[in-house]
Amino acid sequence: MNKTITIDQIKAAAEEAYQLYRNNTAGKNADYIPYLANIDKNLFGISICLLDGRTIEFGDTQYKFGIESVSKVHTAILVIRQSGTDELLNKIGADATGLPFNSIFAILLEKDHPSTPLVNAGAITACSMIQPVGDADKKWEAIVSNITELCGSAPQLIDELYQSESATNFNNRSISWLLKNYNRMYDDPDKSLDLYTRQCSLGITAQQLAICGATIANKGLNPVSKLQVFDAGASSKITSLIATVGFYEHTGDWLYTSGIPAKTGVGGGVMGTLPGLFGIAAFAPPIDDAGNSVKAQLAIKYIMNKLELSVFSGDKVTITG
Ligand SMILES: NC(=O)CC[C@H](N)C(=O)O
Repeated sequence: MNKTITIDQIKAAAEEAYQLYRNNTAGKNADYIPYLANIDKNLFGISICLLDGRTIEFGDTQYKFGIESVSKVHTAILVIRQSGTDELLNKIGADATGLPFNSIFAILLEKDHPSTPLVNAGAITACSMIQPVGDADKKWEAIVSNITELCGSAPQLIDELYQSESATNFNNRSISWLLKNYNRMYDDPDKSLDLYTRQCSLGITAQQLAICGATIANKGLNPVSKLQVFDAGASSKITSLIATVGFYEHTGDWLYTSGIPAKTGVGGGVMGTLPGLFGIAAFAPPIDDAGNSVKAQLAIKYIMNKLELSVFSGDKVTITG
C-alpha cells in the first residue's frame, strides 16, 4: 500500500510520546556499573533524523550519556568496513542467542562462533578483529573515527564511566578469556576487552544516535554530513543484525510490538533504524530487567504505532512537508 505521512504528524507523535512518558518512574538505573547508578534518572530525550538530514527533538537530546551496548552496532559496522560482510558472518555470526547480553552460557552453547557482534562476546571478538591488529592505539582511533562518521560528530570518552566499568567488569574478563580458549579472539584478550570497555564508555547524545540510525536507514550515506560511511549493500545486513538481537532475550517482543529494528544500551539509550525512512533514538536511564530503557522503549513504540509504521508492513511510505 502507498502511504504518506507528514513531518508534522511525526513531530506530533514524538511530542505526545514525550509528554505521555516524561513522568513515568518505572525501571531502575543500571547499578552493576557504579557510574550509571548515579545518573539523573529523570533525563529523557527523543530524537528523530529524517533522510534529508532534518532532525526532530524533544527533551534532553543533547545530554551525553554512556553509549554502552549501542556501540556494538558501530563496531560491527567497522568490522564490515574493514573486512566485509562474509568475514563478520564467518568469524562472529549473525544469530540471536536468546540469552542475556553478558551470557557465558551462550558461549558454551555455540562453540564454533560467538553468535552475533551485538552481545558482549561477539562485540569483544569484533574489537579483537579491528585493524591494525596488535596496535591498540590505532584500533582505538579507528573505532572513534567510525563512530564519528556514523553519528556526524565525535563522541567523548566519559573517563569516570571508563574507570568505573574497568574496575568492575569481571564477567566480561571471563568472556574474553573464554573466547580465547575457543580460538575466537584475534588479538590480545585483555587489550580487546579494554577497547570494548572504552567504546562502551563513550558519551553520546540521542541526536547523534538518531543520525547514526538514519545513516543505516539511508544505505550508509550520513544524511547530515552527506558522507558515504559504508557500502550501500551492507545496510540490510546491519539492519538484520539489529533486528535479530537488538533487545537480547526480548527482541521478538520488541519487534512484534514496535515494528522497528533497534539496539539498546544499559546507559539508557535506544537507537532505531527504519530503512528508507528515518533513524530514531530515545534516552532515559531507568532500565528493565533485560537492560533496556523503559521510557525509551515506550516512546519509540508509541511513535511507531501512532504513525502506523512497521518494517514488516510492506507499505511504500513517503514523508512530506
Ligand atoms: N547491555 C549493555 O549495554 C552492556 C554494556 C556494558 N558495557 C557491559 O558490557 O556489561
